[in-house]
Formats: sequence, structure tokens, C-alpha cells
Amino acid sequence: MKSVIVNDLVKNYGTKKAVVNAVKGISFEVEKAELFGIIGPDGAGKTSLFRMLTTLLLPDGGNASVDGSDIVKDFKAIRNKVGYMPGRFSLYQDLTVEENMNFFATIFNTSIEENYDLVKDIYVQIEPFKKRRAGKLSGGMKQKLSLSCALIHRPTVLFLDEPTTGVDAVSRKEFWEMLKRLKQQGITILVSTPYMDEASLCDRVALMQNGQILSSGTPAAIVNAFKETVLAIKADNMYRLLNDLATYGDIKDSYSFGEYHHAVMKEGYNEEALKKYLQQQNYTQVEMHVTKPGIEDRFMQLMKN
Ligand SMILES: Nc1ncnc2c1ncn2[C@@H]1O[C@H](COP(=O)(O)OP(=O)(O)OP(=O)(O)O)[C@@H](O)[C@H]1O
Repeated sequence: MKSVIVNDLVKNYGTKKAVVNAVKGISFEVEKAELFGIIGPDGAGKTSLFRMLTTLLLPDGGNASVDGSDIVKDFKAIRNKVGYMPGRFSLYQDLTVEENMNFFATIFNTSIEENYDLVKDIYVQIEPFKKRRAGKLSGGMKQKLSLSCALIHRPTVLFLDEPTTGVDAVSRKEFWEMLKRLKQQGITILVSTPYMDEASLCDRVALMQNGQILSSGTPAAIVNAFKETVLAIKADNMYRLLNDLATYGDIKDSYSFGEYHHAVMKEGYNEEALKKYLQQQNYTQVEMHVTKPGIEDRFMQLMKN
């Protein structure tokens, strides 16, 4: 069963003179209990998309349904059945952990006790601090409290807007494990993130850039669509190396990639000739090997096309 259906959705901001086309007619579907990632850089349109799907923003074109309800006509029904964790911490900083939880439970006509089994795994980690004001929690704790509040009314669909941005590596890992457990309870989860490495933790993803979906599918299918050979290259002067790789004849595309640069090679390239060229350019400590492309390589390729 489809949990979310998005059909040619459009969002524009501004006036006729200076218009920003934040979402440019995107379409996708999410199955029930699927963990679906929207992966894209800042400004891609992820927040605008989530705000339309959670009925906080009206679309300028297209339509969408969430758990069978139309995002415009049935907005009230949607508000009762979705959970939304916005990108910016938006709980009451002056209320304690417990007061925030009770507040959200009350507005949805429920109680912490009623849905404790759903939030238990997450809430036990912040329960020792239940008398602490939300504003005084660490980043990871704030994130857990936000998720607990978004879950308190047992939503069928959960929207998480960049939940791991600015969160330390350990909390990020724990967070994704929590999402897997929620999915097992039948909750559909849409999560946006600028981190490409989080794509592999989703069942399916959509790569978003400039208000458009460049590609969608399982992380494996997206990577498999990348057919070229990628060389990982490093040397003593990485900045100069990037410029030299950009102008080298056998290289289609090159970009920084962690401690290496990635070079997408043209067919029939000659690795020895490239090594020789780098030697002639007086590079030292040159390291070069063929590497398995990842989502980020595919994203770069799609963006440039
Ligand atoms: N209220 C607004 N008025 C004008 N432009 C806006 C408004 N909100 C968003 N935008 C613009 O729309 C585009 C998409 O923004 P959006 O916040 O949806 O993207 P995002 O992928 O969530 O990125 P971020 O992580 O930076 O929020 C950006 O160019 C942004 O500047």
C-alpha cells in the first residue's frame, strides 16, 4: 500500500518579479513502513517539500496524499496522523523534558502512558533528565526529545527534516537504529539529510537538487547506474592536483572526496600515462587506485548532467 503519493508538486516563493522555484514539479511514492530518504544539499527544497506534505505550506501546483488523505482538502486529518520533526529545534526551551512531552500528548488528546511502548526506547535515554529544561539539553538529547514528541500521538507517517544535522557521530548512529525499530512497528518514515553516507541506511532514496529529483530508487540501484571507472588520487599538493586533474585529457570529471580526489575516467584511459604526467608536474607522495563508486559519485554525475 502506498503511504505517500506525490504528484508533480510545485512550490514557488516571492513575487512575480523575483520568484524562487523551490520545488519544481516533483513526483514520487513511498510504501507503507518504508524508510525513504530525501538526500540533497542545503537549498535543494527538502524543507519546502516536507512542509507541504505536513500541511504547513500550500503547494502552488500538483497534488499529494499522505496515508490516503489529500494534503490540501484533508489537511485536518493529516495533522492528526503525521509526526513532524522540523530541522530547527522547535520545542519549548523553557519547559522541561517531561513538560514538553506532556504538552504534545495533551494537544493530541493522548498521554505519555498511552503510547509509552512506542517512545520507550528513545524516551528512556532522556528520562533521567526529565526535570531539565529542553533548552539545556545536549544536541543529541534535544534530537531524542524532538523525536519522542513527534511520536507521542502514534503517527502513521513520520517526517524528519535533517534530524542528524549537527549531531555527533555516535548519536547519529543511534538515531538511525531507532528509525529502523520504528519502521518495524509499521510507521512510514520520510527523512531528509544532506549526508550522502546516510543514503545507504534507507530502503529507498530520492536525490534532490535545485527543486528537482535527479534520481530515485534503492541505494544499490542508484550506485549501479554509475558505470564509469573512478580513480582515487592523492598527492602532496591537493589543491594544485585538483586543478591539474580538471584539465587532464583522459579525465571526464574530478572533485574532492575526503582525503582523496575522485577522477572519473574516460573510456580507454591509461593509468601509467596519468602517473607519468603527475611525476612530470613534480608531485610527490602520489597514491592512485581504482575505487568503488558510491552515491556521492552518482550525485555529482547527475548534477553535472
Ligand atoms: N519563505 C521563503 N521565501 C523565499 N525563499 C525561500 C523561502 N523558504 C525557502 N526559500 C528558498 O527556497 C529554496 C529551497 O529551500 P528549502 O529550505 O526548501 O531547502 P532545503 O533543501 O530544506 O535546504 P535547507 O537545509 O537550507 O533548509 C532555497 O533557495 C531557499 O532559499
